[in-house]
Amino acid sequence: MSVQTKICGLSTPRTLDAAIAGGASHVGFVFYPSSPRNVTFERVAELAASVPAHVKRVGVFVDPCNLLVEQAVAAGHLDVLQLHNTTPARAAAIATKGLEIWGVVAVRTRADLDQARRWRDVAARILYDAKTPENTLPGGMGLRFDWTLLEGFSHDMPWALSGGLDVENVAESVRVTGAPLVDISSGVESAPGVKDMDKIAAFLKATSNL
Ligand SMILES: O=C(O)c1ccccc1NCC(=O)[C@H](O)[C@H](O)COP(=O)(O)O
Repeated sequence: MSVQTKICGLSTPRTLDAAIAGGASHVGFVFYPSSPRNVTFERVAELAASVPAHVKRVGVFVDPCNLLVEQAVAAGHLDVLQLHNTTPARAAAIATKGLEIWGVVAVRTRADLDQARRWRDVAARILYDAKTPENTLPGGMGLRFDWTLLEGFSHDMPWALSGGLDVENVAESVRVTGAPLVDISSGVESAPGVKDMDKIAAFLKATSNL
């Protein structure tokens, strides 16, 4: 089976269209005001309306309150909640019927991978992302972790790989880790928060061959 791809941090119709046309399986919208990729409810409603049913809409949150989740789900017709800096217990409390939860495990060392087990009863998928420095965004920083930590790792639930991926390194990342789904944000940008349609197309072409 080919590798699925999530293009994250989309905020304009043209770049969203590039992701869909290129074959993305998932598109991500960030609901976090400190992010250069943050989208308003009005903007996500406009974007979500042009996403076909076979492409899943992922809302990206950082330890969100119930109201933010409710409003984002309603505006963006979200299929998936991707939860950064959120405990599994909190995720269980905000889980909305019918929505997939992705638990984010921030990785720097082998010991960090043990966090995945805590998500077993709550999440449909684990997203392994690079651990970012304190007082920075918890994602979308273009940082990668040591992929060999996942080499031969026994996954007991669906998962995805994220952090510092780009058109040059994605094939190697999949070769090393065996990732079934890859997630990218800054690697398809020309500046923080500015998605580049050509880079999106090139990345999706690269993943379509894996
Ligand atoms: O992208 C953001 O600005 C962001 C802000 C706060 C929490 C998460 C965020 N992004 C999460 C993602 O899903 C990114 O795709 C992932 O971290 C990979 O980013 P990158 O290393 O830039 O490809």
